[in-house]
Amino acid sequence: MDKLQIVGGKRLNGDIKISGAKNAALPILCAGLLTAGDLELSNVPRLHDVKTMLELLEQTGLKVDQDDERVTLNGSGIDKLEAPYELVKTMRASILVLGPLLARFGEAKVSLPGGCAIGSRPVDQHIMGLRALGAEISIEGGYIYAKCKKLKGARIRTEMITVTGTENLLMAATLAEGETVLENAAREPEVTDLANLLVKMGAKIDGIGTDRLVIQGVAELHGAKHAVISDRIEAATFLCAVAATGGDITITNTRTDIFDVALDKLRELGLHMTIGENSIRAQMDSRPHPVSVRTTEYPGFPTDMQAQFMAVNIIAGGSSRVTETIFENRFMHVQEMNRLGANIQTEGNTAFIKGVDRLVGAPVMATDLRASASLVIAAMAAEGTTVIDRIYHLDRGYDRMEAKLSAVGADVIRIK
Ligand SMILES: CC(=O)N[C@H]1[C@@H](OP(=O)(O)OP(=O)(O)OC[C@H]2O[C@@H](n3ccc(=O)[nH]c3=O)[C@H](O)[C@@H]2O)O[C@H](CO)[C@@H](O)[C@@H]1O
Ligand SMILES: C=C(OP(=O)(O)O)C(=O)O
Repeated sequence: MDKLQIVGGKRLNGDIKISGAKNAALPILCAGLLTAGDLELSNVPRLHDVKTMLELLEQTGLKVDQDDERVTLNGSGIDKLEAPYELVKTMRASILVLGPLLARFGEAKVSLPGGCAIGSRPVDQHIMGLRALGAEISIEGGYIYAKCKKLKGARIRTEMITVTGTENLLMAATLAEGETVLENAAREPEVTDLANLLVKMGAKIDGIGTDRLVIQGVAELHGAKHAVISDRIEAATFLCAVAATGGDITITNTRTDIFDVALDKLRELGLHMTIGENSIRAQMDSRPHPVSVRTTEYPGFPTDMQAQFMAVNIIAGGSSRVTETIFENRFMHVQEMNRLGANIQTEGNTAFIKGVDRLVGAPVMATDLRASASLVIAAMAAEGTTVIDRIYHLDRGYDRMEAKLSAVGADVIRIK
């Protein structure tokens, strides 16, 4: 199992190119199931999750041509309407094949994803919505069996805001008969990116970017070209890294209009930022100020940035609190940070942090994707050497993070 070895105390200097967003690329790849035409995608990040998704799609009969960050999909030969447990268990986003397969072929068998390190993460709202569109769904032997003659438009209001739930139902509704209204829809930029692609494919969607999506079903969708939106979570991770280590970096190939409250919070930490059209220059010369955050759905503070901000707060000059409202168990990084000398106590869904003067490197374990990223940041701010075990979590969602960090002066190596 690969590990990362990090020697802390190095300032970061230079440019980092941000990759395409994992959370946009995964649903967008699934949209390839909706058409017999070619879907030509660019800015697709080189991630383990993308590899898993392409494997999953290929075993349905979808044709995949990949050339680095360009992927072309062709769904004219799909003949296996199934997502097996072996692939789904490694990546929850596999559930996103359910809506498209059902809408286009009237049938799908998809393994239930199960929980993961950050929470139980049920998919009851995906199932509720597809049933409202007329699907017959049963669950047996750990699999969701779904079938329908033709999906029919409906008004659907999910009980909570769900990102992949919105995406699954949106994709399904594009090929349903008549009008579907999705209320309480997720407004994350990655949902918007998927919706924009679907429109290029011939879908009729109103209210993109709002919490009420109105879809007029069409008989079929055609191929399209699309560049995946830049990864705001990856960008914020590097901005947190420089806030923790000090230095002067410029992140490129980024979008600056989709950062919700994160940029304000980074400024509060003391990060000086110069915003360009597709870039952000970030300079940090002082100890970070403590910043409290509370995670909520977009445009609020994202749960996927919570751990990375905590990594900066642990060395800040004062106390802060971090409240997690989306997932019930997303503090697995706390104990590992405390092993590095942080002073964090949790009470329910809030972590109380007292900034410390120094962290000292130690062996730690990555437990999930963003927890891993937060440990990389903490390790870069610590004195001495930290070895992070189980970094396969990191590879799921970050495109060669150690290479990008080494190029700007961090001392990070992968140990095989
Ligand atoms: C591939 C992808 O895009 N992943 C993102 C997506 O995950 P994902 O789409 O799985 O997260 P959701 O938005 O669905 O989850 C939000 C909350 O709703 C609950 N819930 C959701 C669906 C459902 O049917 N029933 C239910 O109870 C979940 O357990 C969670 O507590 O959004 C999360 C919240 O921004 C991000 O952290 C993930 O990075
Ligand atoms: C929780 C995340 O991803 P996933 O939904 O793929 O587990 C994440 O990107 O932080």
